[in-house]
Amino acid sequence: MQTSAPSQSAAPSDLPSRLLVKVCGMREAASLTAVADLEPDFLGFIFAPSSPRYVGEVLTPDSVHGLPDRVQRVGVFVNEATAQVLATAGRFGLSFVQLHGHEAPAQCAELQAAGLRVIKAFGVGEDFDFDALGPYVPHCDYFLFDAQGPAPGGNGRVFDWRVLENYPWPVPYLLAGGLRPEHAAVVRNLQLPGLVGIDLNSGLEIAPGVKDPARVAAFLDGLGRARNAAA
Ligand SMILES: O=C(O)c1ccccc1N[C@@H]1O[C@H](COP(=O)(O)O)[C@@H](O)[C@H]1O
Repeated sequence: MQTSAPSQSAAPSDLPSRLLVKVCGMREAASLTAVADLEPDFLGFIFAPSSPRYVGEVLTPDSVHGLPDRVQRVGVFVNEATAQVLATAGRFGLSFVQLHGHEAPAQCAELQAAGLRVIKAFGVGEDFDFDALGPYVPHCDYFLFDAQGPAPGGNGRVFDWRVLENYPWPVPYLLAGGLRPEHAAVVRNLQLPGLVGIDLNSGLEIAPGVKDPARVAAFLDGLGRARNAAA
């Protein structure tokens, strides 16, 4: 994979034809089941103890193992040691890890070598230096771009997506940060290089970690995405 900035925007040839949807910060069994029925592509579980969405002992590994196979399970970690990430991934049957702190490219490589798929998150401001992502490129399956804020994630802030117009790398990415159903109509028409999906979190909640299935459904409808009629 490319490790220095190309002169023009990358256009990966295997991009999905519709936006992937990740719903993050699941920690309550009832809304987990209801949201899973809406058929997101990914469900995220936060394993950062400082988060109000921290899974802790609230959600059992069995609840996660019981999800339909079509849903990818993503564990979100902030500056966690590789051994602990691997142990949690094994207990909960995670296939992806989202690294939302200051994790180094070498840790991404270790986790990939252990068989996990890696999403590396970055907080984006208007002077974000995309060149700095070069060392991560060979070791990440996706990037995720979030707003900057006081907490590592879950700040409910939207950033200026125009900074992504010059995204230069072949790694596909998810757009995150304060997305709410009102954004769906704009998001579905975004033409940004490398954009393959979105990450929904605090903008769809009744309380931290408790998603409102009606708001998730409203977002999916706004994307024009067909969904399970029984949900
Ligand atoms: O949601 C959290 O509490 C959280 C804590 C620590 C790391 C990441 C976290 N969430 C991620 O933050 C982004 C944006 O969330 P929001 O839409 O602004 O609420 C998203 O990728 C979550 O996965």
